Amino acid sequence: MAKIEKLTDSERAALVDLLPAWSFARTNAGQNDAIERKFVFKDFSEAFAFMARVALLAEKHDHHPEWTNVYNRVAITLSTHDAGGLSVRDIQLAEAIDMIA
Ligand SMILES: C[C@H](O)[C@H](O)[C@H]1CNC2=NC(N)=NC(=O)C2=N1
Repeated sequence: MAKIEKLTDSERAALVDLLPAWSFARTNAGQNDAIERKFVFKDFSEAFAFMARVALLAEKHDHHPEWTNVYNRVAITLSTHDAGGLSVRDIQLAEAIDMIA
C-alpha cells in the first residue's frame, strides 16, 4: 500500500476554513498532530446512536477515530497513524462526520 503522506503546512493551514467545527489537537499519546471536534447530545442514547453511525463511516473509510464518550458527550480526535500526523484521510472522515452531525 502506498505510504500515506502528511498534509503540507499550507494544506494544514487551510483546515481552519475547510473544517471550521474542528480544532487542532494532539493524539491521546500526545505524539501526533490531530484535529478534534466535541459533540453534546440530548442524552446517552442519542450520543451512542451518533457513535454507531460514525463507526460505520470509519469502516467505510478504513480510517478510525480516537474518541471518548461520557453520557451525552462525544469527543472525536482524528489523525493518521500510518502518516504520523494529519493526512487527507482525516479531512475526508471529518467532512463525512460533519454531514451526519
Ligand atoms: C490496515 C488498515 O487499513 C490500517 O491500519 C488503517 C486502519 N485505520 C486507520 N485509522 C487511522 N486513524 N489511521 C490509520 O493510519 C489507519 N490505518
